Amino acid sequence: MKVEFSPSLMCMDFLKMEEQFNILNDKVDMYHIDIMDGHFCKNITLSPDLVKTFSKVAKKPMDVHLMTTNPTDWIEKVAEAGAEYISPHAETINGDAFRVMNMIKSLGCKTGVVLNPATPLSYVKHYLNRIDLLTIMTVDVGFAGQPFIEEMLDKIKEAKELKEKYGYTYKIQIDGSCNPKTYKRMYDAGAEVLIVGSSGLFGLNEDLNKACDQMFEDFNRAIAE
Ligand SMILES: O=C(CO)[C@@H](O)[C@H](O)[C@H](O)COP(=O)(O)O
Ligand SMILES: [Co+2]
Repeated sequence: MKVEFSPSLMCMDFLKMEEQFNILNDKVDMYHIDIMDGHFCKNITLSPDLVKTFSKVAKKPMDVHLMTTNPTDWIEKVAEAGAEYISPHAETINGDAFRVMNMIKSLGCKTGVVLNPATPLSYVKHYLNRIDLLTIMTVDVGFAGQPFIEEMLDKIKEAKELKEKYGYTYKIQIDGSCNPKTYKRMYDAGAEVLIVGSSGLFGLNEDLNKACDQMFEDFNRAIAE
């Protein structure tokens, strides 16, 4: 099974933004963009305006991870800015999940949903059939560089089992601490897209070309073990 890589852009070096996109465009499959509102989680990171700036240089689809209490305030803005996937948190859309999924589709985007580590998969079971990208958080939201929560491996396995059993079409994406220490366990459990941030990519080498080569080497070595 081919695994896709999606760099988490909040971890990039913003002093070298365009240069970093030029390197990543040929090597990775997607881009992951964290938008936080300082309310749903205790941090503030990227923004719809930055998604628009990224769209001028990004040659791979952008997935926007909305860590915001009111995702419907942001969905149109990030769609206009060029997002291909829009991924709100399940915890923020329980009252209007079906309307939100329809809204994302009507804007021409693909539907995503993200689960906090403490949220079970059963919480989204009634709309799993409408989702293109299912993101399982393996750290609590808000920050890069946190330790992997290994209890999440069972959730990844369950997502894979349900996908096979019911023929769902979502991709299983993992967000948080995807790196050489976790690649094999995530891969064996059923991960299909790995979000690589500080520990898997940007923190490996000052030279992003070398960091990328190292990331693929690390992954291939890990899964061959
Ligand atoms: O949504 C988030 C955090 O709320 C993530 O996308 C992080 O940007 C990513 O986890 C960083 O990667 P690591 O530092 O964990 O390797
Ligand atoms: Co994220």
